[in-house]
Amino acid sequence: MSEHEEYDVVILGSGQGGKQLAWHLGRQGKKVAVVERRWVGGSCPAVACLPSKNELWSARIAHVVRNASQYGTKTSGAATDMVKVRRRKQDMIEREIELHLAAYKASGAELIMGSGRFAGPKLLEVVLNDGGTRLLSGNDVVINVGSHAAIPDIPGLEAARALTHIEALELDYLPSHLIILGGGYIGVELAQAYRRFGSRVTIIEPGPHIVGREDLDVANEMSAILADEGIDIVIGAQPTAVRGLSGDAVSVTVRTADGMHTIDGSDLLVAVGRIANTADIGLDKAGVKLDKRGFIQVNERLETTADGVWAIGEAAGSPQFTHVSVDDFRIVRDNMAGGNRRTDERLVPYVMFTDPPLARIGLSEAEAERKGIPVRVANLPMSRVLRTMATDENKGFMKVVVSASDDRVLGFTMIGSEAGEVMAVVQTAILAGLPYQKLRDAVIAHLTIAEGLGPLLGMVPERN
Ligand SMILES: Cc1cc2nc3c(=O)[nH]c(=O)nc-3n(C[C@H](O)[C@H](O)[C@H](O)COP(=O)(O)OP(=O)(O)OC[C@H]3O[C@@H](n4cnc5c(N)ncnc54)[C@H](O)[C@@H]3O)c2cc1C
Ligand SMILES: NC(=O)c1ccc[n+]([C@@H]2O[C@H](COP(=O)([O-])OP(=O)(O)OC[C@H]3O[C@@H](n4cnc5c(N)ncnc54)[C@H](O)[C@@H]3O)[C@@H](O)[C@H]2O)c1
Repeated sequence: MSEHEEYDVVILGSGQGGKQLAWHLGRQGKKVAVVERRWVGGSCPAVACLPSKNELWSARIAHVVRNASQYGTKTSGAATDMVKVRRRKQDMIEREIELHLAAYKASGAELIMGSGRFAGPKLLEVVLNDGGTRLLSGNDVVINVGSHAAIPDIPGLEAARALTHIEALELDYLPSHLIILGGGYIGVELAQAYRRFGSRVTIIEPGPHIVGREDLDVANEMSAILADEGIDIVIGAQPTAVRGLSGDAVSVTVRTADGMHTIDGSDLLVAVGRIANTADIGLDKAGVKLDKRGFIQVNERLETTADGVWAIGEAAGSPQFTHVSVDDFRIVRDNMAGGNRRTDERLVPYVMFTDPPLARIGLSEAEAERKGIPVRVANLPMSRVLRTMATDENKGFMKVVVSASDDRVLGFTMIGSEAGEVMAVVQTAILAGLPYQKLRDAVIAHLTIAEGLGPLLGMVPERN
């Protein structure tokens, strides 16, 4: 074991918030180390957000080319070269790694490639990837170790060597029939991508509908869009057994309300949620407690149960998005400096990058109902947004939830082209506390998608 080295701050895991914190503190002249076992910039640029959006974009191009004749462009069909799709994605990752290494260098923060675990309070032992170990202590320690794909306990699943998102984004062949367990974020995004590349795709979802956290009308619209592209969706289906080998031939038996069914495919992807990377990192030695689901217990200031130890991102149970991990960084940065920023005061938007995308900020209609909040709701089909007359991108709708007792916008959901960008407009109005009429009466440029906000908000029922 090497000598114990002292740092101002040691960060375990180069996650999305942790690396920002390291660069910020490094630039301030603090002695900072980040311990990362595998991905220089954490999972988002290496195996999650950016690589998936990169491949989704390739799939969108295939879709546009396949449908080009609708817009007056003649093509002689579209075929996908998965080797090239993967290469393009890999090139982007390599550029990302260079950018990250340059940011570490410029900030003065030290990146240590190795696996870290607590050896005592605020003391980390690192098994270096290049051999040897180091012992690091920090005045403050920040845990940003992320999560990994959950693999459900289904007979035969382990032996089938199913893909997770990591392997799915590394495929250099096209599965003839990709079966996907889980109709959530990863399942739905990759289902559409692989369908557009040319695979047959089946989603198996045990819940009553896909995109389970959304209102039923939203889920039904997304299902219809996916079904229209030829994706099979089996809902209310609990997988009970898997046989065969992913990449060769694989079959999944499901229990549904009308009995047992078997679905045969070539490849199997598991996307049923995440497990925090908190096992085997010595948290008991550091006095850091976990909650019942295995996430690190933190308060609203992102302090763990151990003095001087903070946690951010997915491992801390924060909503599973990069922008949330980055906001966790801002909270820890300010609280370390004596401030008092909290996680419970923030509004978290998200976008599912299907085509068209699904975006939401604030309350859904069902959440308002569950919480007993009286609301007024308005819907506008995308076919009523003038821009879609020109683009034919007329699938989906906008939906707004407005308080019944005053005129605040409480939530906005949209499936439709540019949904994420339009949502940011509504987010700004919510943050500014604007009555919905201000946005309704704003002059919004013709012929944008955001122009649809005027007619949408014009349909909000009058307050009683
Ligand atoms: C396929 C996919 C697509 C996604 N797309 C989006 C998207 O479009 N938009 C969005 O906002 N979010 C998206 N997400 C979610 C997003 O990737 C995460 O929420 C985000 O990366 C935040 O993670 P984090 O900061 O908690 O940690 P991560 O970014 O996961 O980083 C944790 C790091 O800790 C390292 N680590 C773990 N244990 C140790 C240890 N003991 N020693 C050393 N290092 C360790 C890991 O190797 C990893 O690099 C996606 C996720 C997936 C899986
Ligand atoms: N665009 C984005 O921002 C984006 C993209 C991908 C992932 N993510 C993040 O990553 C997280 C994880 O994604 P995910 O898709 O793994 O999880 P998820 O929670 O979004 O969806 C998991 C789905 O799997 C289903 N399921 C549970 N057990 C199952 C089983 N045994 N068999 C079949 N289905 C089962 C659930 O009912 C649910 O619909 C997301 O919640 C999201 O926060 C974000």
